[in-house]
Amino acid sequence: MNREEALHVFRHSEEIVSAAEVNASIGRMAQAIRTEMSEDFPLVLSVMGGAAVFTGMLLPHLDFPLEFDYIHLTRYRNTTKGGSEMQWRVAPAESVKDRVVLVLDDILDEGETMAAIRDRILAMGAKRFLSAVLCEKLIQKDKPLRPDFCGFQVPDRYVFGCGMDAKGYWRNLPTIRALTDGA
Ligand SMILES: O=P(O)(O)OC[C@H]1O[C@H](OP(=O)(O)OP(=O)(O)O)[C@H](O)[C@@H]1O
Ligand code: HPA
Repeated sequence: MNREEALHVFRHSEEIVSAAEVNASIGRMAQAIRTEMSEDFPLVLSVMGGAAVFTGMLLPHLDFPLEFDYIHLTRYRNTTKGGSEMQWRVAPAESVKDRVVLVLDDILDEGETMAAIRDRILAMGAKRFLSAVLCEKLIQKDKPLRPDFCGFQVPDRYVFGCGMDAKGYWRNLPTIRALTDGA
């Protein structure tokens, strides 16, 4: 990884969602989450590292009692194709038992990552599982689950920014961009 490669990736991409649209969608999602679970004292789990930006933007809107923690698993590493092998780096803590659990992630693409998280959390005895993603990718394939809360949908292209990386770069962007040819 190096700076030149990061700039090459950026040059071969285009903005598809503005920072203002990202902010507005997170505000709307927070309202829906509040309506659904503000009485539940949920355990909110952020999926590192992609959900870091989304989590930081959403949590201050969730102005009701909750507990926060994180988990970490990865399937894409720094590539643009998901591998079948899911690697858990930080598994959910035992405290998920009997809790309403809300999992935050940046993107639901094929849904394999969120399905693996759901299965593990329910197997550990959670009372209820819900997911919130900043965006969902519209793809032709059937998905093992759909998100309970979603900021916006993105086309079937490799997207990055707002926590999502392209080849390991640009998680720090306030906008969402999509790779174009030649990246
Ligand atoms: O719906 P899916 O097709 O399973 O893909 C979605 C997952 O892929 C990305 O994670 P990645 O494995 O790239 O790890 P990262 O969060 O460290 O980027 C993203 O953050 C989601 O967790
Ligand atoms: O389009 C994507 N961009 C970034 N990370 C991802 N993880 C799955 N799909 C994507």
